[in-house]
Amino acid sequence: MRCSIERINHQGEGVARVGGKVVFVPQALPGEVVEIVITDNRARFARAQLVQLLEASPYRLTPLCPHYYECGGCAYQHAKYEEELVLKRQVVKDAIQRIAKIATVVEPVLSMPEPWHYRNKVTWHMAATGKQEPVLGFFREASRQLLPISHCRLISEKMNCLTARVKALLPLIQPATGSEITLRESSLDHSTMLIWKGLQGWPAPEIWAELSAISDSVVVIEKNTCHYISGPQRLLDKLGQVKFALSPGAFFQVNHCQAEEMIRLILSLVDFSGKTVLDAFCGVGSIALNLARQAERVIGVESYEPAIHDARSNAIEAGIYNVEFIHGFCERVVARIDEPIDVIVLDPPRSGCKKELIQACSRISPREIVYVSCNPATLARDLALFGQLGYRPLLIQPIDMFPRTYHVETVVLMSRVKD
Ligand SMILES: C[S@@+](CC[C@H](N)C(=O)[O-])C[C@H]1O[C@@H](n2cnc3c(N)ncnc32)[C@H](O)[C@@H]1O
Repeated sequence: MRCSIERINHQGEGVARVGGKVVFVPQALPGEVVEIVITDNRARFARAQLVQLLEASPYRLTPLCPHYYECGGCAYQHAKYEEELVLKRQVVKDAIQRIAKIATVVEPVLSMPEPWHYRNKVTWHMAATGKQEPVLGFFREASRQLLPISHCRLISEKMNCLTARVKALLPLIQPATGSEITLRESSLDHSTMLIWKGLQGWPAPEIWAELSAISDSVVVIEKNTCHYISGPQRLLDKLGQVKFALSPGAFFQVNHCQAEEMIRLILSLVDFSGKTVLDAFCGVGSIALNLARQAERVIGVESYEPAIHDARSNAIEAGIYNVEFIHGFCERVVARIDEPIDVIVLDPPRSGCKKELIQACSRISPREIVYVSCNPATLARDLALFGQLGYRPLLIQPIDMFPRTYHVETVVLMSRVKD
């Protein structure tokens, strides 16, 4: 069946219309004419496989990664980077118009100078395969099926080398199916941390010796408990003007170069001097501590306890004393805040903010809200509610935090409509 690709969806898939039905075609670009076969036919939409490219987009590229068409990680390797940025801007704009019903300007996406090898963290899934050697890789597109991979163009060459060494140890390690090894690399001194989850029994001492020779520190996480095998218990990194010690499970932006851009952007959007700022979903304090140098006072809220401990010690190490870090769920903690707040920064996970949190923010009634989102759909949903409560977006700035994948970060500055 032949069709024309009209646009892109939020997962970077081409969207066509066949006999009135919407059809999603992975790896197809707007303007292309393609031959497809339907692979999944539902009542309201269908999914298809691209079998032949009849008219190619001028932005089409041959993917560099040999695993691209099977791996669930990247979504834009078949497009030139300039086109990826145009399409991501459109995805953000579509979500805000369709879900939030706000017709507004979305700024061009802040691009990365070199959109490869940017990730400072990678999680390899592992499986035991009976008589054959155990394997390590990523999950296939939209499945939990493991695709063996030994090199990824999104992580640094150092992490690719460490991965090769871990892979060589798999016959000795004999990992359980479902276990995973995460590698994290510091952008400050390039030290590394290896985190192993899902052990099957406690490994022999020689396995620890081998892993400790690969990574500067080795940690096992079992049932939410960290066992520190060797090396420092925290990875030391830097963002903006502040150094951060990171617990093995604590969130830290994966793209250091673009995270620096994001911090610079937030600092340029609002004049924080003399203001009290609430940083909801503060993690180890990466935004809060960078703002604290300008603001009068910053309150951070975070539910992951090790991250809040990191945030407190990061503040002390940096000599920053005008911050307070509160452990708890934002939905509950923010509802109890009874002091005046001038600016709220929200940086929630992909699920966005719960309704009660947005209502609590509106009750606090700050003049400005900075919303950092990694999911345009939940961002748009939340902007709609903020709109009903009297906030309107002044600037919507996407940042390409995850080049070659369909993910896009967006920073929105909102202001209160009435005083
Ligand atoms: C996207 S990260 C942002 C972290 C931080 N702002 C940064 O840039 O490093 C979201 C953070 O929110 C935390 N979190 C998730 N749900 C939460 C909730 N309901 N209340 C408080 N923190 C939450 C996570 O543990 C994570 O650290």
